[in-house]
Amino acid sequence: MAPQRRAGSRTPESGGAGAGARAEERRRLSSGVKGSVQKDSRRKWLKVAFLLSSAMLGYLLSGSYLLGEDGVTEVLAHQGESLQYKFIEVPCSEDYDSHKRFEGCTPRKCGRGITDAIISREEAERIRRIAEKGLSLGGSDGGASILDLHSGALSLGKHFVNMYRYFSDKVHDTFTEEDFHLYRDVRQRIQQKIALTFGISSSSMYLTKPTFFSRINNSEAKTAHDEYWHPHIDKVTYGSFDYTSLLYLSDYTEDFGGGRFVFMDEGANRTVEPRAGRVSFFTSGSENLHHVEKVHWGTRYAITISFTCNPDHGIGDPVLT
Ligand SMILES: O=C(O)CCC(=O)C(=O)O
Ligand SMILES: [Fe+2]
Repeated sequence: MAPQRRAGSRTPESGGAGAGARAEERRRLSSGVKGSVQKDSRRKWLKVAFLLSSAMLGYLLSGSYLLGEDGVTEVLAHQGESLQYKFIEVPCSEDYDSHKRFEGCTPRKCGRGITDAIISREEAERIRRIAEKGLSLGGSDGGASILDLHSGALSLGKHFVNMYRYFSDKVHDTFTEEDFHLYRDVRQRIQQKIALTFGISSSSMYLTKPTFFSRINNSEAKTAHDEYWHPHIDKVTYGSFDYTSLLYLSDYTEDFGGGRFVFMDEGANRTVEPRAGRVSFFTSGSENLHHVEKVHWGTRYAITISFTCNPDHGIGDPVLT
């Protein structure tokens, strides 16, 4: 068997026809090596491209980004993670211009914040018990019941009643001063967090209505009030809102399915998965168009706590009357 000649191996050079043949062979070998080097590097790049696209696909499917029917869904806060603080700034809409401005309060900086660090899960449970007690007096026939401790509005069948009047004999056995104290304390902490985040003074913002507990299950809607899932802008829906906050009182996937909160941005949905004790807050204009997914099973509890910059639209903390 003839010995294989490696490229670059030295052979004694002698002149004549033999030298020409050797030169030709060298050329052939060298172009063969070049070809295989090119093939190698192409293979390497293909491998890199494959690994990169697999990693990207893995990331997209990991739950932080999901490709849904309506484009990309990004999870801003997973139920299973305890989030110290997250803030995403978005440009303010012009919605605030059509209302009287209150400098030092009306949003100049807009966005969304999420924190699991200001209300403990134990406090959230105590607050949920307040909601359960109140809502056990009434409740909607459809899937969404509300209880407003400020005005007393309580869902009852297909209507609302004023709990403080309708159940005047029961109210004092149902709630305690401690319940109202906790409610006030929690409201204050959320207000301070919002003020700090948006660079305003906490004393320039006022609690406004409606501020209410919600309980949602998968019963079929009986009236328009039960249809909580429609996309909306709080400033348009409620007028006085400048800053909206939500305190979640139960856990997505553990207590209920569906029911995620969704910011509907152009080209992407960004979700907040409810977690007991999680506070999600945002400026109330159309920069924060949102909806709540339908609840498929279980019961979802939350409080919507809203703030205005207009003192004329301010309300006080609820009192046990
Ligand atoms: O409960 C939620 O997650 C959102 C409720 C809401 O959008 C609202 O009260 O305006
Ligand atoms: Fe809303």
